[in-house]
Amino acid sequence: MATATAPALNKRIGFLGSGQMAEALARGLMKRGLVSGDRIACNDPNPARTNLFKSFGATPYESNADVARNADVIFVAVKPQHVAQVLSEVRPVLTEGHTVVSIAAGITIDKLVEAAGPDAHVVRVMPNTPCLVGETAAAMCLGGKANADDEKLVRTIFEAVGKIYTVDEKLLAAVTGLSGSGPAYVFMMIEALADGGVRAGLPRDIAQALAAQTVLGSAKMVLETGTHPGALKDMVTSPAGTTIAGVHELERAGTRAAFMNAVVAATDRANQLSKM
Ligand SMILES: NC(=O)C1=CN([C@@H]2O[C@H](COP(=O)(O)OP(=O)(O)OC[C@H]3O[C@@H](n4cnc5c(N)ncnc54)[C@H](O)[C@@H]3O)[C@@H](O)[C@H]2O)C=CC1
Ligand SMILES: O=C(O)[C@@H]1CCC=N1
Repeated sequence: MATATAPALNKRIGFLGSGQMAEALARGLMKRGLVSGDRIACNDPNPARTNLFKSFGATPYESNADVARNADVIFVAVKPQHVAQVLSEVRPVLTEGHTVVSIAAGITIDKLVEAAGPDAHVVRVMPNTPCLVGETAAAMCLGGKANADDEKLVRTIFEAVGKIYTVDEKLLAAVTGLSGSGPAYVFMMIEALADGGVRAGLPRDIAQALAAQTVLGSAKMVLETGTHPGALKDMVTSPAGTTIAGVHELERAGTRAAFMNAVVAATDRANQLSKM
């Protein structure tokens, strides 16, 4: 788990794009004490988004280039199809002191360097929205002129809001399919479990709280005991008991294959985005 508070980072953070993922990251970093709002610069053509960033103390700028002028770490947090454009806007003002961190799904290091220039220190990260609550699962790879200092900096940022692993770039599509998109699968699971509880007679608020806490507790058991999830499942499953009746229904519905297929489909989509 990320530490409750992190030592303040002596860097200014910029966001090119102030959407959902930028917000989750900015708020998560502020909550952990890594940066204060007055060290965050942002740009977005949507005034609702810049006003929201302003409301928590960030400074909106008129252009992406102005964000770069007022930041050391620049998060590229626009949709994949806008990445080349925003990087071309900041390219003229990039210096050796900038670390450019793209979180865009499917946009390769080659494309990032092509757009940002051969001297850019480029890091590609695939995070997920739980960075808002200090529990992101992220992976990164380095490109361009990015060096060990850039890696350390990006690691410091993401370790303040969860966990980050360094992987070969060829694995980032699978990371996207599993943990990048994964919160959506888990939210669907929580919603469905809560619906089941309501169907069985529980009040909605209690059903949702029980469902979410069950996912949290089970995830913690996997992480803290290191025991195989199958063995942990067996510990819950009494002969002729209640759990095996539920497990049998999940197997009948092909739940495991559905989760595997979801990860593979999202991975395939990430690979497709790389080729566009
Ligand atoms: N939402 C998620 O869970 C995750 C998203 N990502 C990646 O993060 C990136 C952003 O995704 P979201 O935050 O979900 O999208 P979003 O649509 O919420 O945010 C993108 C923002 O970029 C702004 N924008 C569009 N053109 C711009 C420009 N020229 N300059 C500055 N801002 C511009 C849009 O107005 C919007 O507010 C995507 O590339 C996505 O692949 C990565 C991991 C998880
Ligand atoms: O759905 C998407 O394309 C983005 C990337 C990973 C999570 N959300």
